[in-house]
Amino acid sequence: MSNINTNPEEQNLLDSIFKQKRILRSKVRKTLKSMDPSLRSHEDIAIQNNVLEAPWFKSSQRLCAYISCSALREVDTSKLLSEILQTPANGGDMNRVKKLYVPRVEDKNSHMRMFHISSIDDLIANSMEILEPAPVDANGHEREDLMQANEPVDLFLLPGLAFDKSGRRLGRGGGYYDTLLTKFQELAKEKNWRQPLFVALSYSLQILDEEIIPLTPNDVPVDALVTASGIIPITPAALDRMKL
Ligand SMILES: Nc1nc2c(c(=O)[nH]1)N(C=O)[C@@H](CNc1ccc(C(=O)N[C@@H](CCC(=O)O)C(=O)O)cc1)CN2
Ligand SMILES: Nc1ncnc2c1ncn2[C@@H]1O[C@H](COP(=O)(O)OP(=O)(O)OP(=O)(O)O)[C@@H](O)[C@H]1O
Repeated sequence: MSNINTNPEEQNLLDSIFKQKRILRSKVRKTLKSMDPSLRSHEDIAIQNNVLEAPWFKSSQRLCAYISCSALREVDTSKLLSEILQTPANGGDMNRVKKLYVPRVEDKNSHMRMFHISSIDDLIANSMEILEPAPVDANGHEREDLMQANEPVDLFLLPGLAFDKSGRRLGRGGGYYDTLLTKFQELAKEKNWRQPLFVALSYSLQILDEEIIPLTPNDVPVDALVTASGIIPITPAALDRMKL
């Protein structure tokens, strides 16, 4: 792939880093496939509990999360999603209701949007068997798009193939998240909103030694990781807001 802003030497270097990313992705996919199922389900529960119990999660009012796909061996988010979407019983505290946005792939040019959903029934499987919201709801109303929202999102819960403790994140290669996170950071800056926290959910075997994950200019670092054994804050924003 070529880029009009890079000269041939830079492009060669970039090509080789993207190639290293592809090699690392297939390695991690293999390790994930051979992960012991009972360890997996133990970590799925522990990671989600660590999020649910965290004050920075409890206090978040608007958030983005991914709909986990078991075929992709992603950290399960089903318990998180059902907690977020549960409507409080009559007389419940409406302030505790969180607004949830979830991803939908728009095209192959790294273009993804986040739509507001209020129920798991708002989702339908796409061609990759990932559940996604239709842009229009059952009543024919357009769903709210994150980029059109009038209020800031506090938190993004991110998927990925591999991470490290310096905040590097290796995605699945579409560039979907890097593109969207960059755009949202720009929007937050324009609107004078506090920047959201980017928090990735990770099995222990997805955390690699520092410097192993190749970095390209499009990569957006994460603020913190949530693992089965706890929260790993990385950036000053995370240390401040996670108060650990
Ligand atoms: N649950 C979930 N939803 C998501 C993402 C994600 O990573 N997880 N995305 C984040 O971008 C976007 C979709 N991007 C995707 C990119 C690749 C594959 C995928 O199936 N990759 C295969 C390999 C395919 C190949 O190499 O040809 C794989 O990783 O096994 C799936 C989703 C938006 N929604
Ligand atoms: N050799 C290349 N030169 C320039 N751009 C490339 C090259 N190879 C891939 N890309 C672009 O980089 C993007 C993929 O970036 P990257 O590999 O960092 O994704 P990722 O971080 O794994 O994905 P995501 O952000 O969705 O989690 C895609 O938009 C792709 O078009």
